[in-house]
Amino acid sequence: MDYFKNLLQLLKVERDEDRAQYRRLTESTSVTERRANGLTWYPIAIRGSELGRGDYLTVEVERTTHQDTAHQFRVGMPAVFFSNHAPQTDRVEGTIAYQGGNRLRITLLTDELPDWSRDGKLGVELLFDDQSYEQMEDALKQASLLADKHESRIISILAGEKAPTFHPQPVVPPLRKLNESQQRAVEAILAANELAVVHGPPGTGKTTTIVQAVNALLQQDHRQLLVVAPSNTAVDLLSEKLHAEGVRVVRVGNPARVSERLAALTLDQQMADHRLMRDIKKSRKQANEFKSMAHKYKRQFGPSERAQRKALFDEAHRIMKDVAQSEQYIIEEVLGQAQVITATLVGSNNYLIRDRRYHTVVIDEAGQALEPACWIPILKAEKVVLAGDHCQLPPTIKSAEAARKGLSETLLEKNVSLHPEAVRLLNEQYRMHERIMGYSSQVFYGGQLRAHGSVAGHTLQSDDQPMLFIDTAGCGFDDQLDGTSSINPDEAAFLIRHLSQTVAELSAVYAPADFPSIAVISPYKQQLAQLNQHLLATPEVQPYLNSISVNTIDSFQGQERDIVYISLTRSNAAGEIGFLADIRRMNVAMTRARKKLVMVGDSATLSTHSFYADLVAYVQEHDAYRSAWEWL
Ligand SMILES: Nc1ncnc2c1ncn2[C@@H]1O[C@H](COP(=O)(O)OP(=O)(O)OP(=O)(O)O)[C@@H](O)[C@H]1O
Repeated sequence: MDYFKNLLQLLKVERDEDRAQYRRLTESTSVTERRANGLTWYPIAIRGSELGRGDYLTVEVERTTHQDTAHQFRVGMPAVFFSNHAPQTDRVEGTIAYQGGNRLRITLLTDELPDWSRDGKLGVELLFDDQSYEQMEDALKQASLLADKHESRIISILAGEKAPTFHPQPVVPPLRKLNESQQRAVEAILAANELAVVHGPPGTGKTTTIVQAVNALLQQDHRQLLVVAPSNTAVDLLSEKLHAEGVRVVRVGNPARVSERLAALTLDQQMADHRLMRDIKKSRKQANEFKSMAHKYKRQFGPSERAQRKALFDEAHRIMKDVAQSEQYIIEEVLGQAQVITATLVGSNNYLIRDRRYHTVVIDEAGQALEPACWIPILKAEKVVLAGDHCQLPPTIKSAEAARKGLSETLLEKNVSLHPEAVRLLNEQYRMHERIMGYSSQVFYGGQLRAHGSVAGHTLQSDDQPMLFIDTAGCGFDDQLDGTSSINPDEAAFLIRHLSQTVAELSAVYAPADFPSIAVISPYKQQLAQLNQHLLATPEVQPYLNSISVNTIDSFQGQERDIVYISLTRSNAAGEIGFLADIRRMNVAMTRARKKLVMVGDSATLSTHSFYADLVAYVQEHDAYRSAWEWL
């Protein structure tokens, strides 16, 4: 089918660009530069190691210098453990199993620490993730074959050739905890034969809805479900919430976060807790003893020693074969008893579960999922539930060409337009003051969003303004280019001064323990450096730094704070607004705030785009417009 051939082509372009970018970052031969690029930890110290399933050694390491250098290590990425004495030969490949603070664990493709690891100069470096691309390509090829044979209804529907069908609405008693739109969404999920879409704008309880829907599906037919999301963090959250509702969950893959509750849900931990595991441990120990006894025979030995040595090795191998078999039995039992298996999109092809089939797969955060990755779990099911918000930011695409030709368009977005009858909008949000929500609702959600009574009027202080747009037009705060990123030093200085006044006012009202949480966000990475610099140079805010986070809009997607300051940064005579022109970015930015949103920007520059011109009109209408001159 052309649909999949086209996707395959786009994915190839993306893979090539991704690899090229990776090469540019790593081609430098100096470990110092690669470390600065965030791809290498060097030097590191070994803090521990243990043998795990399949006799792979997991090594825990800590970086001992350059601890503040930003890095790109994430759970699940392929990496290499190396010695800088001979980096070409002294190296073992593996996978990042855990990352937190300055420690990480890497599972190596070996069962013992190499000798060279005792001589220092050790490091860990990320490898290009070819495997994920291969999994995605395989899925697309398989989908293409099935589509050509017209063998799969779900494929024809998702690719827009057929319409989804629904069975007569089952009677669902109102579910505890759900509002009306959430209840309608669960009903649609139950009634769908192939496809249901939950459109969840910010703060509308998408996760809550999915958890209840999973429960209802389990009651409907008791069939095991696959629940997936693009990121480990989202999978962790879902796993915990499902567990809290009494669902038997097995989390496959490595959690991004360490918590005991979450660890208890992982396949590894559930295997470790299995009654047969004690026997396995004993057998493993026995096999290791046989192996080390065999190793004790020295080089010059006669036929009888040789025979003994061989017997010991044979026995060790036999035991290890039994161990592998028992482990397989345990895996099947643990997985078989699960009501829900959770994993990332690519993780749903983890070798332990890759051949499993499910009636229904639920894809959360589908608005941030690369379409080819979605096809990996979809091919394992007959029915798909997509949940997410296509009005927020899509996944990042590295290749501008692939993005332009459609790779940044998500399966969620496509199916919202293809099959509106399958879509249910969650229309009640539990985060924002209604004034903060209003403009986003008007532009992105057809004016249908409502604020729940508990948040509709909440403010920091009784007479506080929940929203402000502070206009810097005419102040001469011009933006500049810093490398490839825009910055606006004057705007940053102004914003932090305003923030410090807000903090001073609030410190008179709030005790330090329940001080409101604050985010300062900007579309531009380099602008963050400006903001941080002023923040650190302002004595009044120092006691509150723990409550203040500074980051890009993109990295804040999915989070919320009581107070959000947006540094819009762009201010120039040409009216250039760069990637503020992707208004979904601004939707994300504005909807992070619970009680107070302060936008600082130049209306003259921004209003070249109708979204911002209308925003200025909205704030004027609600007495939320101020000129920066008031504070100058
Ligand atoms: N029916 C409901 N009644 C009361 N509170 C609710 C309801 N549904 C959701 N909430 C509350 O709204 C908040 C957001 O819920 P949840 O975590 O499910 O949202 P989400 O949609 O996944 O989040 P996001 O908007 O970041 O995607 C939570 O604090 C939750 O307790």
